[in-house]
Order: sequence, then C-alpha cells, then structure tokens
Amino acid sequence: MRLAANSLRYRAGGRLIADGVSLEVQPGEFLALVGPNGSGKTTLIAMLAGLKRPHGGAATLDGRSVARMPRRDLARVLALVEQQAETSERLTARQAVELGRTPHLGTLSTWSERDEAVVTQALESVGMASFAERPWHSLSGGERQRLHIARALAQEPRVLVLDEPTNHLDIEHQLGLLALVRRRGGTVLAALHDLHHAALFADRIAVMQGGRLVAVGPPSEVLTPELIRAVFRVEASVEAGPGGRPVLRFAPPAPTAADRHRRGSEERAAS
Ligand SMILES: Nc1ncnc2c1ncn2[C@@H]1O[C@H](COP(=O)(O)OP(=O)(O)OP(=O)(O)O)[C@@H](O)[C@H]1O
Repeated sequence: MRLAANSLRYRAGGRLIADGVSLEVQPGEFLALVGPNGSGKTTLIAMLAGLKRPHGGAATLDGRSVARMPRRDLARVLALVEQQAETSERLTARQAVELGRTPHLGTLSTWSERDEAVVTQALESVGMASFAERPWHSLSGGERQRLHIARALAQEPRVLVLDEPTNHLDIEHQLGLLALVRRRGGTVLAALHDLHHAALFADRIAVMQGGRLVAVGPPSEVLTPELIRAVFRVEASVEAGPGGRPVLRFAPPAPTAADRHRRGSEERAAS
C-alpha cells in the first residue's frame, strides 16, 4: 500500500509544526524519517497514522483519506508503534500482544487457532516467547518496546509506522528489529534518530527540519557531510560502504569558549 502526505499542515502553540509536508512511501518501501529534536517527525507520523487530524492537506492510503477511514478498517492495514506507548499494567506480555488481533476479530467470531499462532509467531520474532506469562509491570523498558512491536506485527499490517522503535533497545535488538522489519516486507515508515540505522536499512531517507521536509532520496544521496552539518549541526565524514550504503563517522564538537576557559582555569590550578 502507498502511504502519502499531501501538503500536510499542523498548527500548535501558535506556529506551524508541520508546514506543507508532501511525501510518498511506496508499496514495499522502507522509508526512514530523520531530523533533529522537535523537527516535526512525530507530528507527521501522527497525521499519517490517523492519530492527529491535519489542519491542512491530507494523509492518504492508496488514495483514501486516512482521517476519514473507519478506525477498524485503518487498523486492519496500518499498525503504529508510538514513541511513548502505554499498556495496561495488569496485562501479561502475551495479552499485550493479543491486543494486536482486535481489528481482525468480528463481533461474532471467536478467538481462533490462527489468532493464537499469529501471536506466538509475533512473540517469537522479537525474542519474547519466554516472557509470555510475565506481568507487564515486571518488564524492562526494552522488553516492553519489543512487545509493542510484537503487538504491531500481530496486527498483520500492510503498512508499519514506527516512531523511534529502537530507542530502548540494546545494539543486538536494535539491529535485529530493523532487520526483521526489513525482511518482513510491506510498507514501512520509521522515524529514526540513529543516522547509521537509516543508512543501513532504509531504501530512502526523508529529512525534516523546522516542520518542513528538506531532503528525500536514497541514503547515499541524502547523507552528505553538507546536509548533516546544515540540519544536525555536526561534522561528519561519509564513505561508501558495502552495497554503496554510506558509512558515517562523526567528529566531536569543537571546544566552546566556556570549555577553553574551564580548561585554562584547571591547568592554572594544577600548576
Ligand atoms: N501541543 C503542542 N503545543 C505546542 N507545541 C507543540 C505541541 N506539540 C508539539 N509541539 C512542538 O512541535 C515541534 C515538533 O514536535 P514533534 O514531536 O513532532 O518533533 P520530533 O521531530 O518528533 O521530535 P523528537 O525527535 O524530539 O521526538 C516541537 O518543537 C514540539 O515542542
């Protein structure tokens, strides 16, 4: 399915925090959304996933307005993993993942063997099968995040929208999760802070800055030292890695005047 933002605008706190954003995520594409803190990634994702109504423009799924789709129809085809997702503390890990089947259960149909199998598979795919009976409150931040992703997978969506899916995960699970999402196929839009991840896994990268989209394209075209300096205000060198994907190396920021003053004082005190 094709997920599209058509001139999306969103106003909050007296300013436009999404300012005419147009973007298409093609069927089967993995598109990474990157940008500094506060650049509007979550706002754009919330409009595309039907959580926020745009103040201008439209989000569409295969041409249908997301805002006008019945919630259940939308949940059958699109799953969202939010940055700060909440789940009832009283559930077990498995019950939290079972919630992903809700859009597929008819009013009269009962829980089937297939539903059971899909939930088991989702738990296994994020390495959480052995935690199935654990109460939610006993789980770590990373374990909860993996279950939120399993819940989204149990939804069997054709479009997966992820807001910072790796922020609580250790490096093994960060890479494992992104590889899993890529392997699984379907349309993927993922907001990522780690530019290395975007470089490694995305088909294309979209860059936001100040509520606007400032670049879209394949990783090797978008992740240039110039763009990284202009948007993220850090110095980076970029080399071509395996498959032509960029490999980034960041330089620590140059010392500020305050750093130099502090170091001078420390050296004088030590001599
Ligand atoms: N209800 C609101 N009222 C005022 N400002 C808001 C509101 N919601 C969001 N903002 C502001 O809009 C901007 C975009 O926020 P958003 O969460 O979309 O950014 P982001 O790119 O996802 O940031 P991060 O990388 O920090 O998660 C931020 O400056 C935020 O403070």
